[in-house]
Amino acid sequence: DLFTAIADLQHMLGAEKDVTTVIDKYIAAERERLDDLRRYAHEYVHRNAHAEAVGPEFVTNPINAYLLIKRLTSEWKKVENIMLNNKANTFLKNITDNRERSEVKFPGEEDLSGAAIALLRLQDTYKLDTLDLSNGVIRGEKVSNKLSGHDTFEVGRAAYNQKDYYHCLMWMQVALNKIENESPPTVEESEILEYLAYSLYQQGNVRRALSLTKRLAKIAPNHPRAKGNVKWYEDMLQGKDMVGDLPPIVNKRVEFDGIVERDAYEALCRGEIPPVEEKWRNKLRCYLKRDKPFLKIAPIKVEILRFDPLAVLFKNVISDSEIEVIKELASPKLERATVKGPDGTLITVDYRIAKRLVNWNTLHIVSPKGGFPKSKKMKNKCLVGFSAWLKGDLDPVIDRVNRRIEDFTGLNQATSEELQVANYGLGGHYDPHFDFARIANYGLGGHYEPHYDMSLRGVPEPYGKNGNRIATVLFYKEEKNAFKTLNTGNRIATVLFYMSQPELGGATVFNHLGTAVFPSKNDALFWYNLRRDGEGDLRTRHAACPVLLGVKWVSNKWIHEKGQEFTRPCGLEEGVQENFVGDLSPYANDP
Ligand SMILES: O=C(O)CCC(=O)C(=O)O
Ligand SMILES: [Fe+2]
Repeated sequence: DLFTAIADLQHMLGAEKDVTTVIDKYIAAERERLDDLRRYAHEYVHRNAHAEAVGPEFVTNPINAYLLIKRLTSEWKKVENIMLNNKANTFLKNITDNRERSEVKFPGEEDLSGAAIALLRLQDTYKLDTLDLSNGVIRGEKVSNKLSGHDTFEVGRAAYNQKDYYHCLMWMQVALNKIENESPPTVEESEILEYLAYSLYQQGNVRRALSLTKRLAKIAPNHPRAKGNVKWYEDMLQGKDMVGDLPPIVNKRVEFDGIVERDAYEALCRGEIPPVEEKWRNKLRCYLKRDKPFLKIAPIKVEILRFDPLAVLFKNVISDSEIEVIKELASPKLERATVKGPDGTLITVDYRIAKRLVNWNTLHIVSPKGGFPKSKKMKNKCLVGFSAWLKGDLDPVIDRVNRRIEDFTGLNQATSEELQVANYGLGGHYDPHFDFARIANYGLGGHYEPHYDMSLRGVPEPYGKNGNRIATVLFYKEEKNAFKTLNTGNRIATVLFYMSQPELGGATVFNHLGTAVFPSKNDALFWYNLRRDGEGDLRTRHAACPVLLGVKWVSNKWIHEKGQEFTRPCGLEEGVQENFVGDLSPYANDP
């Protein structure tokens, strides 16, 4: 299972506190036992001294003889028992039983490597320096304790286990620096050297790998692999390039790790791309939405974030107390997030961060009867977070929020999906995807390689000088099957309530549009997923950036096509776009 829902981490903190109490109790019990033992030892010394003082005739006294023998037999048994009666097992069992009773999920090796991989993801996305990060410094601010040499080494090892030599190299170098200032070192230098050498070799620097392995063989002459590795690297070099300075370390990040949009996506997450395109800058604005009788009294503030396709932020549409209720209702239900499969059933995405390769389109793959295809690609996760679905009748607050959505979007809620609540913890994110249903009937193992549908603002143009692609038609014919059994049509629009404001990171980004929205609590982001002619708007591909610091809570509502025939009438022309939410005429004036 995935490491760390934030809620689990909080339980773990509680459990860690319990552990200290148990350890204290154990120490007290042990102290008592050892005191007992010491008492016996003193008695022995005392009696022995007395016997020695009496001299050799001591044992000629039958009573003394009897007592001596007794001390070395039945009394010795007692000593033996005290020595063997270490209470560790009882205490350990106690801890295990408590854990089981409290149902606190305890992390295992996999959780540790998962947490380490989350650090690496954050490091990449937010361009964090390894030494800074390992010293608990994020963007120049000290946010946590330092990692020790061993802590740092373990992060490198997690990378190594994923064949991620780029990160392994970076973290092992820092681990090596760290242990220089540790006495005693928290991890052996020889352990680090072996990983470091191998990563250097993988990153194309055989000579440095050899040099480090020679150092390893020198400081650990009995190392089981050092000598063999020296020979291995030497054979590889065949005596070539053996003179002169060692080549510099060039540690290049893997060019293609399954994420074509990576650079643009990450730049957006970092907020490096201006939030508004030049051409819209003067046209964007806020307005008060008053297009229903009661909205005349309490209008809703709308901030237009971009046009064509339109994205807006409805301000202050969910209150703090409603947020608290929703979080509370969702918390016990939060589990590995599910995604809606094309037939409307829920599919659990496999979260295991076993690979850094991510199949960006996992969401859109048809799961044949009998479950999700087991090809490697499909096993990669695309959503790291926890989610729960809340029915409208669960609580008056849910019902109220659902009705409010109808008020501010103007869209019929009869065919909407239930409110979904998501909680993103450490490094939690949602890789680029479309909310509308897309690809149908790829069959077993069918997949859709990551690709650009179009190029992005602010990143190199992948299609040269022939202009951008206007649309992708391929893969597009049978997609309407996707929510077929629901009989409500495709997901016409998305409402995303921001229920918290992570301290850093966690933006919602539209990768193809170059639009990034940083969560603002109490507001709701809204966009149409479908064009007015009913086709999926490929420009709406979006993602949730990893949370760098803090927790991100959102809840989203997917609104369907059926029932919107009058609330969002279709436009026959492909390019028809509204200027504001609820713009009924394709050529309407301002609200
Ligand atoms: O959490 C976010 O910012 C985006 C979530 C999202 O895209 C989704 O739930 O479909
Ligand atoms: Fe989405």
